[in-house]
Amino acid sequence: MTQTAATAPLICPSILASDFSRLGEEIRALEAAGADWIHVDVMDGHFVPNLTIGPDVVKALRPHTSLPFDVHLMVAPVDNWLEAYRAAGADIMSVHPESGPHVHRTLGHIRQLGAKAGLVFNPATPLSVLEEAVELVDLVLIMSVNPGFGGQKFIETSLRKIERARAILDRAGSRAHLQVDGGVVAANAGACVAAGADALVAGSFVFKGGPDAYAANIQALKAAAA
Ligand SMILES: O=C(CO)[C@@H](O)[C@H](O)COP(=O)(O)O
Ligand SMILES: [Co+2]
Repeated sequence: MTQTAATAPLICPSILASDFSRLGEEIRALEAAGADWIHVDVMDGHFVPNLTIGPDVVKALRPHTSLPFDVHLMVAPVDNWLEAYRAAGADIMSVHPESGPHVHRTLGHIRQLGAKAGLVFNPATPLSVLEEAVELVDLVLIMSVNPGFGGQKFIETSLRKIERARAILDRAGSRAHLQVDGGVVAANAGACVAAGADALVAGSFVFKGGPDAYAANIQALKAAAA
């Protein structure tokens, strides 16, 4: 098993699981609880069967934290939205290869806008695209559920895919982050990190129990992965 990632993973709570009527407060609570990045799931009702957060909401949330906004764009076509999310305060913008015909150009565009560029792999999307674009990515996101909803069960075969992505990054000498998203809980966080991940997205797990439990939940993920 490859194990070159840092042992203390970045914890990236997905605000999809937050109380949308109190989003600003929720983000402040996550920062106080020790979150590293804020994961923002943008769903367009077309690429995935759900509709969530537009750039105006990201802009409204930006003053509530200094943590990086890690924006997961489940949008197709995505190109025309990049400038708006960047202007709204996105620090990382991650796109799926299926989000447009020219993902190489899209990744370059994200970097031109001054953001970090992420490439996202659905459970059935092969990693061959990463081999062709590895020099353009600052983050690789392995989906461990099919995107569109929070609260789904972790697909166990994702662990082998994390290992294979780690091997591609290491072989290329890439320092890109390797992130996992979907069904991440304390019981599988250690396996994700052992497989090579250095950033964990977690929605349901972080938000369960309400704001008083966020710090313990984040700490449980870190401890499980240590
Ligand atoms: O991108 C997605 C879903 O499409 C994720 O970021 C989920 O929102 C994570 O939620 P949990 O599976 O941790 O509840
Ligand atoms: Co996500």
